[in-house]
Amino acid sequence: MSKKPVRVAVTGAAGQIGYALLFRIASGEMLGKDQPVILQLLEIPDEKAQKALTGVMMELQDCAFPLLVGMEAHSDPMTAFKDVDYALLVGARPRGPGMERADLLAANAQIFTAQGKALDKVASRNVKVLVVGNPANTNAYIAMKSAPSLPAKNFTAMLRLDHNRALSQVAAKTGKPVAAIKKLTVWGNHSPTMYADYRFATIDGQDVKDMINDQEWNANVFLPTVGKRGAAIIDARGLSSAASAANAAIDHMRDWALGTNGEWVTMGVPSQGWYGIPQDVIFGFPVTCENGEYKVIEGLPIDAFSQERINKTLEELEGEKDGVKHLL
Ligand SMILES: NC(=O)c1ccc[n+]([C@@H]2O[C@H](COP(=O)([O-])OP(=O)(O)OC[C@H]3O[C@@H](n4cnc5c(N)ncnc54)[C@H](O)[C@@H]3O)[C@@H](O)[C@H]2O)c1
Ligand SMILES: O=C(O)C[C@H](O)C(=O)O
Repeated sequence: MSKKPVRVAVTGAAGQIGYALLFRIASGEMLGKDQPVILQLLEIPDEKAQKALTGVMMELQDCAFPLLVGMEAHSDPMTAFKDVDYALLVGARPRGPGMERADLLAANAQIFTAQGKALDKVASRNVKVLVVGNPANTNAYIAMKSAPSLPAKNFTAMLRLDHNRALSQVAAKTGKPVAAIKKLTVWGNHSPTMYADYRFATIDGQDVKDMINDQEWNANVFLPTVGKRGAAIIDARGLSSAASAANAAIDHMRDWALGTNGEWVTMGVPSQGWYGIPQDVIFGFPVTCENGEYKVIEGLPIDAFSQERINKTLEELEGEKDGVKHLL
């Protein structure tokens, strides 16, 4: 018997990440090749954006995806999020010319307050929310705080792109395939302050730290490369990462929904005090997923170098949180 369709909301659906994401959701790459989906797509109430969304929907239709059993265009989160089981919050206000960081935080705070409130009112009580739009951790925090009747644990931010970037750098350094690398993680904020950590990673049972054995490379090559990768892509492409960001969003949601078979992945999730990170700060942690739930790996030793990096990314997140507290 075929499964009951699930409702998937995607915001910023006519944007460049949306274009790299929707076709993969509709083909079953996110929730499984046996899971029918209904796409509920949100764009701003602007003629050009809505027209572009219509074009994307025409293309989705032209793919004749067997799993795509419904599709709707929306300009209001209150209708877009009705009964949704999954919400991918991609649309956000980009930094414009002359815009200060505080202005960017405030503009996005408005968007994510409204979207959090709408999720609170109309989404499924089990909705799984992934925030991709930057600043992703703080936007997820705002949406979570604006949705008090939903479980806080259902709000997550995307650190998976940083995780995947770190995997590829370690693979290149060791000459081993990415699939062989286990137990890597990225702590903190989706920003250049994130701390990609291979201290626990193994390849075919061997410690990656011993294989690399180069703290100078870790501190001065690996961490800056992963941390500044988003800016390097903007510089090279003239646009921010889109296909790799969409791919990371698919990975994040697929693993959350379908499980990781004991493998570690990184998710930005509201802290419950793990590793001294204050309650509710949305922070990248190592997790495993099973039965639709993530579980943070606890009890890992944190050395002085790692603690310093974790403190730095936490400090940045606390600063972002302070910058929006008057708006919540
Ligand atoms: N977390 C990550 O790893 C990561 C990686 C890459 C990009 N990003 C972020 O993802 C976001 C989207 O990137 P993009 O390249 O698709 O941008 P884009 O500008 O191509 O598309 C964004 C779309 O969102 C729409 N939008 C804006 N406000 C909206 C709202 N309130 N409701 C619904 N739609 C809205 C815009 O109309 C636009 O079509 C950006 O904030 C970007 O910085 C995050
Ligand atoms: O959009 C950006 O600023 C960069 C993006 O978050 C990325 O990591 O590629």
